[in-house]
Order: sequence, then C-alpha cells, then structure tokens
Amino acid sequence: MLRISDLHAAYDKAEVLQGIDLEVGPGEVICLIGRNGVGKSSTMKSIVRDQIVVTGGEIVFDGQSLAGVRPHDVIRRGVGYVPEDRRVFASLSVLENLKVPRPVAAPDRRRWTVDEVFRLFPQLHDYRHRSAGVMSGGEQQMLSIARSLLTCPKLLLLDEPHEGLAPKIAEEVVDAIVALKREGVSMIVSEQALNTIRRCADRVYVIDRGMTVWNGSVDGFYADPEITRKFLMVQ
Ligand SMILES: Nc1ncnc2c1ncn2[C@@H]1O[C@H](COP(=O)(O)OP(=O)(O)OP(=O)(O)O)[C@@H](O)[C@H]1O
Repeated sequence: MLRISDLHAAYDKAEVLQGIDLEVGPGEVICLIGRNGVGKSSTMKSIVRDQIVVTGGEIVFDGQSLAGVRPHDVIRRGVGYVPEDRRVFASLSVLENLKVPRPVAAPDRRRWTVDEVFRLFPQLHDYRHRSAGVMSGGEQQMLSIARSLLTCPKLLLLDEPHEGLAPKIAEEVVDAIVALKREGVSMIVSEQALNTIRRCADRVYVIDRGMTVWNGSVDGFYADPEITRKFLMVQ
C-alpha cells in the first residue's frame, strides 16, 4: 500500500530526514518510535507534503509515486492525515467540521458516514452543535480523526494521537484506533506509549536522527532491550 525508500527531506535548507525506509501493507498498523525530534512527524509530513520538501528518495502509494502530487491530491488519493496539532476549525461546530471533507468518488474505498463516526466517538454526537474551539484536547483529537475518516482513507497517518491527553481520554483514543484496525484501516502511528504499541501495532519502525534504524515485529521489539537502550532512552 505504501512504500518509502531512502527518503530525504528538508525544511528550508535543513535536511532532517536522511534515509527513511518503510512499508505498510493493507490493513497493517505500524508504529514509528523514537526520541523527540528524530523525524517521526517529518516522515508523515513528507507523505502529505505538509511544510516539508522531499529532496530525495521515493514515496509510492497504491502503486503510484507521490512525487509532485499536491497535498490535497494526496488526501484525495486516500491518505488521511491527523497532525499533532489537530487543526480543527475552532469557530465551526463539530457537525460543521465534519461537513468540510468533500465526498470522494472511489468505489474501492470504505466510505464513512457522519453517523458512523458518531458511533465511533459518541461524545462528538453529544457535542455536535458545540464550537470545536471550546472542546478539550481529547475531544478535538477525536474530531480530527473523525473528520479525516470522512475523506475515506485507505491509509491513516496519526501523529502522536494522545499527546497531552488525560489517561482516560487517551485510552478512548487508543480504543478507537483498535476499532479502526478491526475495520481494516491501514495506519501509521507516531507513538511513544508502549502500552499503545502492544495494543495496536503489527510492526514497529525505530527512527533515529532522520533514519530508520530498526524495524520488526512488536515481539521482536520487546525482546531486544538493547533497542530501547540505544535509540529510545534520553542520552
Ligand atoms: N516546521 C519546521 N521547520 C524547521 N524545522 C523543523 C520543523 N518541524 C520540525 N523541525 C525539525 O525537524 C527535526 C525533526 O522533527 P520532527 O517533528 O519530525 O520530530 P519527531 O520525531 O516527530 O519529534 P516529536 O516527538 O518531538 O514531535 C527536529 O530537529 C525539528 O526541530
């Protein structure tokens, strides 16, 4: 579904990605792990061409290169993106936010309706007439995921989905990720919480200094304490 080979990417002249290789298969959930600032968000931004410039390597989605494809066309092709800062429209109500995505005519893709995303996130239904800007961080995260589902993604990119959320809300967001996995949605999740990795990941990629330095199964990840020591502990 998605293959990234030797990806290099830069903000202005600062090259922050210097060799990312990864693959996501249909229905697969992979977690990107690594210390702060190693390039997890930048990898996702490179896929959707958000702020960053790809300077080398290749990103192939659904058999087609994404080189030169404009950000909104990447979304139209079936990549859903939930950025770390959520980007809900603060002055619009929950329902109005959910009406923003334009319907996609793609018979091969799972279509999501507003009612279905309300079933996934019942709080959003309760608050459907409330302004998004006054909702809590967790509710905004749910709204951002729900809105992105309405673009009927084949692949969903979730950047630190429960960053800064209270534990109970964070758990609800993880429950939703697990439910989406059951629905067969492929996902790349930037994740630090080991509990979440155990619950949803099929495979893990460890990123360090803009490069993928390890990948393997979740069991393989936990079986090798050296990986955590070398790439995840703050030095
Ligand atoms: N918009 C930007 N302009 C310039 N540099 C940036 C920008 N966004 C990120 N960077 C830099 O790129 C590098 C990689 O950052 P990135 O956000 O991808 O890391 P991360 O692994 O997602 O970390 P975190 O977990 O802290 O979000 C860092 O050195 C960061 O300072």
